[in-house]
Amino acid sequence: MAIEFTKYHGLGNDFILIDNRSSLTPVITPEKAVKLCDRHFGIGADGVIFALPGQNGTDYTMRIFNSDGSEPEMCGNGIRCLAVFLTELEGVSRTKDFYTIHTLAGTITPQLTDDGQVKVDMGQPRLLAQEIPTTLAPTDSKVINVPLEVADHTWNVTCVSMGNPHCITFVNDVAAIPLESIGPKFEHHSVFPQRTNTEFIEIVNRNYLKMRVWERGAGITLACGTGACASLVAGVLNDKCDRTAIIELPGGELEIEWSEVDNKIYMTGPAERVFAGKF
Ligand SMILES: N[C@@H](CCC[C@H](N)C(=O)O)C(=O)O
Repeated sequence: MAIEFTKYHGLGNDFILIDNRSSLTPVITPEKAVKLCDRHFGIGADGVIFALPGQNGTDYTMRIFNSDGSEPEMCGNGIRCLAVFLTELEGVSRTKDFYTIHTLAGTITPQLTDDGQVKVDMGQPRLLAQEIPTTLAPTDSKVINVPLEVADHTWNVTCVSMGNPHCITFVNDVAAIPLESIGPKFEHHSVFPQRTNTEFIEIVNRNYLKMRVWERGAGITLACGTGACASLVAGVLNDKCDRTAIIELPGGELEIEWSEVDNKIYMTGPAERVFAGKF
């Protein structure tokens, strides 16, 4: 039976979206997702996202398989794409401009803005070593500016969970980082039992940061929404940036705010439909 899909991207972080609203079980396996994500022999994408029925009173559930077939807890660019995909699926029956989405990282709420972007309530960052998870510090301690040996170099890292793990390090020149060779060494480092996403951040000023990312399960991508949120938190914890900043990624810019009022992270950025098809 043919399965319909729609391709979306958020700042070049691209996804195959599948309407899975009739069942809580994804209609394809992780192995099939790996094949579909292949950029030479498949559709090509950083991941496959499923729009499933809501759980625990939410409107919908999001599940995602990375391009290596692993299942992350959350995806920031992906949930913006999912929000726009849901408006496409609902069509004229749509009654509101926000959705509550059940994810493995808790309930996340994307809202469509008047200028065509999506603002997402990403929830609160988790900072304890056991929440990342990492063995870089005692389980109930924060991991802020801690030395980590990778590729014969000591990197001072800060770890933040946005539901999924992030290891952030500040560098002078983000363009000079050999991502392809060192990214996998961070991802598979023994101090990260569930592997990690890794963000390299250059501070331009307190409200403008440049970021490059090596994603767990996907490698180099043009943007990472949860990574941008985690990086802003790391910047604040290290007193390198304010609580609101633009994060410049290879695929474009995200606006990130860490609210002092509710301790939540708000991410605003685009989500664009590319094409639709069947396989
Ligand atoms: N690109 C995503 C993150 C996708 C999940 C990540 N690769 C992981 O395994 O945690 C984003 O925009 O947040």
